[in-house]
Amino acid sequence: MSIGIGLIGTGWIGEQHVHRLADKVAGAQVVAVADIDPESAGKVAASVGARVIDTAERLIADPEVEAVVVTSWGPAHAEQVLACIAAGKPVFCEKPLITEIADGLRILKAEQAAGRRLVQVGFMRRYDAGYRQMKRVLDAGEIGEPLMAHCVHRNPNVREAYTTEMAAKDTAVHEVDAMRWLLGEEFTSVQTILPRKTAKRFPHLQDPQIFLFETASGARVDVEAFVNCQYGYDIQCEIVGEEGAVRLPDPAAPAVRKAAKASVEVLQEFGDRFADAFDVELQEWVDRLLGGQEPSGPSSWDGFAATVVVDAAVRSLHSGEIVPIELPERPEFYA
Ligand SMILES: NC(=O)C1=CN([C@@H]2O[C@H](COP(=O)(O)OP(=O)(O)OC[C@H]3O[C@@H](n4cnc5c(N)ncnc54)[C@H](O)[C@@H]3O)[C@@H](O)[C@H]2O)C=CC1
Ligand SMILES: O=C1[C@@H](O)[C@H](O)[C@@H](O)[C@H](O)[C@H]1O
Repeated sequence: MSIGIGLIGTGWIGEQHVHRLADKVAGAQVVAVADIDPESAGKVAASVGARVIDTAERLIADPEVEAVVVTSWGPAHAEQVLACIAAGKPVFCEKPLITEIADGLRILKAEQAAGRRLVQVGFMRRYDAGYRQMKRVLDAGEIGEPLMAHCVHRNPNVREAYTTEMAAKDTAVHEVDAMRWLLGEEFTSVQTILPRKTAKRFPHLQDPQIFLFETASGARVDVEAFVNCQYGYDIQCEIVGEEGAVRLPDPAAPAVRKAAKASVEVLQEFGDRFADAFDVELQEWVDRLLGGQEPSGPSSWDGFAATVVVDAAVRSLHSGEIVPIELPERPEFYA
């Protein structure tokens, strides 16, 4: 048994997900792709024997498409997700679910009106083996009540189109979701701190940035986003509790001892660092759909909440002030 999948947005991650779905995920068949760039869509479709459909709207309506993967640009996500909900089709949407808070409210309303969960958001850290180990330690109460978390998110470099606001919206948004999930509570305030800028990249970019969050229970979470660190793709996380601390393991890699040095390779790409997590994420999504179940991964509420948090971080970036984070009450539907 397999499910027919249509994918919108055949860029960097879209192409990777197409191959993942075609070659690795059991029970998935990529039947169609769409992109505003027909050349890109044609190339990716040909590589897996899928059809090209000229618009996202027509792809969503296509009878062979039973479920949709959205990997287009962030600002296009909301309308595409809303169209999937209107068509009653499950949709896996890469982060961010939304770029405007008002769109998040529309998605929450539409999904609740549909009466079942149709949306999953691509926060893949929840599927990473190391993060899952941390979650088990925390849920078992092994380190007692969490008091602090220290997170590091470093990319070797970014494209010129990357803007200062993207440090929160595109990069630290992963830590925002991971911390909401690991700690099981919401953020209540944020302050964005701007250290000295690296001279190693574009003058337009304020890089690095530090986000200081407070949670509802008073725990503090600091996140360093440094997207031109030069040396590699490096994700670190430590949560400190009343009785101990738990740290995210580095990806397994052999330690080489040579010429009076011991060294371990640092990965260069998020596609490599989280390859297994992306596989597990899409496999679990497909398994749930094939089993006739609603998705169990990050929901519309999680996508909405993460955007509310990073939106506040961007306001703090501009004002320098501590900005309160005001989330509406979580609907029972997303309990
Ligand atoms: N979970 C993760 O770690 C990652 C998530 N992402 C997310 O995936 C999304 C795509 O990122 P990339 O692949 O890096 O971008 P990209 O720019 O390489 O690809 C985006 C593609 O979407 C197409 N597109 C844009 N608007 C469209 C529309 N209205 N209809 C159809 N196609 C449209 C573009 O032509 C392009 O081919 C972003 O939201 C990004 O934040 C990207 C990288 C990693
Ligand atoms: O989602 C991602 C990118 O969009 C973002 O630009 C990078 O900073 C992140 O490391 C990556 O995981």
